[in-house]
Amino acid sequence: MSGAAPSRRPGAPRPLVLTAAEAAARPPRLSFLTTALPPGALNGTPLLDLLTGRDDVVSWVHEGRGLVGLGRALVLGARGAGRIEELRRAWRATVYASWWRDPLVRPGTGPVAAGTIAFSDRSAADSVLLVPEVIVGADESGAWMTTAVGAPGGGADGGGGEPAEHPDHGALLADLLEAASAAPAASSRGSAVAQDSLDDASWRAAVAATCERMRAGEAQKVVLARDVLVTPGEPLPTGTILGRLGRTYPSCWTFAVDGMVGASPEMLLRLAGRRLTSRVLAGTARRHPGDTPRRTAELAAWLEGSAKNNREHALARASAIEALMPLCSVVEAPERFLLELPNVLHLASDITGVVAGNAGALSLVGALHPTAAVCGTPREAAGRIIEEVEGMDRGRYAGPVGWVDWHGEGEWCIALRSGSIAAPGGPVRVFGGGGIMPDSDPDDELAETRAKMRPMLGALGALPIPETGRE
Ligand SMILES: C=C(O[C@H]1C=CC=C(C(=O)O)[C@@H]1O)C(=O)O
Repeated sequence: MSGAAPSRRPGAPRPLVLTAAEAAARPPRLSFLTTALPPGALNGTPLLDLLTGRDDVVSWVHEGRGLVGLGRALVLGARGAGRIEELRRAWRATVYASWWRDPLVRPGTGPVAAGTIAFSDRSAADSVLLVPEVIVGADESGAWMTTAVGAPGGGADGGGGEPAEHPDHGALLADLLEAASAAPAASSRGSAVAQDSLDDASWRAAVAATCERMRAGEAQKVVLARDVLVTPGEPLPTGTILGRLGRTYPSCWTFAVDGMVGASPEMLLRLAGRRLTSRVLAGTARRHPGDTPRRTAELAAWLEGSAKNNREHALARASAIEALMPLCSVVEAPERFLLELPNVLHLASDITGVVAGNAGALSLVGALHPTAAVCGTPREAAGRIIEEVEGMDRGRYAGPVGWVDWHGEGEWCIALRSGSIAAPGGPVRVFGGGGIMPDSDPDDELAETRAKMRPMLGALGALPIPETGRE
């Protein structure tokens, strides 16, 4: 599998690593145990702080709530055009073959897999669903822990059926809290930023060439992205990066799965029961550190009145509604609104629907991806131009990232404001992109990608002005 090599705890069992096709044919058997944590069990420790100083981590945290995970009990991988469907089948087969006890039955309790999906059908990066060994979750009703271990007679061979032995959840939580309080502060100094796939001049030229092709009628909108390589001055644990992202961008979804990390503001879909919600973002104004409320209000007025940004948003919104209409009995899309983040303002639309039939979150992700917020309109033409001019494999950037539970519900964002960590503590490939319209200005678009990279650059200590107040 590509992505971060796991740093295994001494004595930890080896994860089962299977292709999705292998797992669907001979499903692995896991044993999952969820227990409620007593009120106050986390001692006020924020979820993300449980990951400080650690590398093989999973995260899905929004406004302090969500899931954090450690280790890997199972890793499923797939590539190519069928990757999402293959992973869906493999997960369903795994759930059928597994045992679990979950007295809570709430979103995120019981068997859960976290996933990161490559943007393109042709990507060399693996799309992955992984089951952490330990998950700590929290919602408005309280906190819980889930552990996953191989079931007796398990592996891909099946057999057995009796519950497996799980670690004591109280002792495990005590260890996690102690390790979190003892984690040393990491330095932010000395990070170096280098160009990766294209230098600035080449990227501006790619934008200009794309505008020409759009003016000649090849597409209406194309989302182009670029990457930079950030080498931290000192090895920076993934969990520490996540803590910084979560503190600075709490309204975003702070995610980490298999070395793909970020703080995304764009919810591709949440499925709870038959109820679906999706947040579409397109159209951006750049904020600057120290902007006054008056300056922010001026920027907001500019963005809401910008013809280019409104056209860009309308195309992204229409592509999501069009993809959802055949899947839902009801789709509602109220007027767009303005979303304010520390680094940018966005035009945003919240779309809700009631899913007809029994499609689960992964099937819906497959139907929606890639939206015009990350690819363009029409989809095929935009995808072709991206491949021809961007000069890189996006890997899992701009792909779906999220989690799915035992009966197919879950939450999936688009992996934006993100970076890819190939080896723990090593360089991070940071991405940023923007919707290009026929009248786009290449300099403005380049500046917009810089603003969108700021969450990751800040968390990696690669901004001139540190964005986080505290480690
Ligand atoms: C492609 C990215 O942003 C998308 C999401 C929101 C606004 C966008 C825009 O205004 O261009 C992009 O469509 C990115 O953050 O890398």
